[in-house]
Amino acid sequence: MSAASTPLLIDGKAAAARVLAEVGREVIALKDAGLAPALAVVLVGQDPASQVYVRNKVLRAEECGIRSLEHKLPADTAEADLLALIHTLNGDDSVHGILVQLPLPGHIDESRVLQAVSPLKDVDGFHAENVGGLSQGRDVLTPCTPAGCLRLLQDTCGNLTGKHAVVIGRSNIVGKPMAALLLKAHCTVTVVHSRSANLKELCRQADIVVAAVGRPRLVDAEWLKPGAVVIDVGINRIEEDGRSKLVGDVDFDSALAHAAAITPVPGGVGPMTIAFLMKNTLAAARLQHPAAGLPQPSMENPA
Ligand SMILES: Nc1nc(=O)c2c([nH]1)NC[C@@H]1CN(c3ccc(C(=O)N[C@@H](CCC(=O)O)C(=O)O)cc3)C=[N+]21
Repeated sequence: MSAASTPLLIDGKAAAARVLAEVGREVIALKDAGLAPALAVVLVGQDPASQVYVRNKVLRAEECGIRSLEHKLPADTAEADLLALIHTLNGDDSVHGILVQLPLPGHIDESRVLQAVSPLKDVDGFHAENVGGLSQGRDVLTPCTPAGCLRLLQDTCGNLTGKHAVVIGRSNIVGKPMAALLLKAHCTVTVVHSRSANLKELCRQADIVVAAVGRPRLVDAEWLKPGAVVIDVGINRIEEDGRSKLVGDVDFDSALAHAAAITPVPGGVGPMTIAFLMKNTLAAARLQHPAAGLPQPSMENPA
């Protein structure tokens, strides 16, 4: 069986451009109110992929009027020195968002570093206070990739209430916060992972599939109920036909046979992740200055 009509290609680049334009307008309003949002990006070491991501983050920030500061530290930076930088940024009133690019070198305790970031400046949403807040369904700074996936799903499906979503993968960065966001949107949520029995059968029951396991082209048409909406979070660099290629966790060409709508890789979730980082930076600036954008006290309207 195949999907009734041609599947919709979910254009992450176009969706990200809409989010960035939205953010850009709000940044202008905030600047008029005397607040210039700023994002600090901290990169430890010289991982080439991380360097590309960080450069893209800085470019997108410029595009929507957010000031960005790059802190590049050598790979052998001591954990204590990284923590000291984070404390300095926490105390710097001109910095509203702090992003520590992952992965960190092996000698640094990742969770200790993420816990050191002030929860109010935690634009990745990785601090335990924000993780806990999300799991309670509160409106807190939320991880960028799952937040971007949710927006793509809402734009594609409208109301998600009652839909069965299967999340493949249980990472702290994508799988777990994705499940929390889908629950908050009133989906029925199943989280499956590499050790699940009947992975394929469970997935075939889904109205919505979010693939975030890091296994190139794991999900094909056989995993999908006809009419399923597929969000591919995977970014896997593979060698094929003698050249290097970027592929997702979904076998795109095969999935087209059953999917009602699907994100490509690249050009799907990736650009939305960066757009939501900008949205979170704006939200963080507002959290730190709750009165910004409100009418200023005046002679006629004293504080
Ligand atoms: N603290 C932290 N926060 C992160 O959000 C974070 C991180 N560390 N470490 C690495 C991952 C990965 N990540 C991506 C963001 C955008 C694209 C993206 O825009 N990709 C383009 C293509 C990029 C290419 O061509 O290589 C696309 O999918 O169209 C990819 C990957 C954020 N991450």
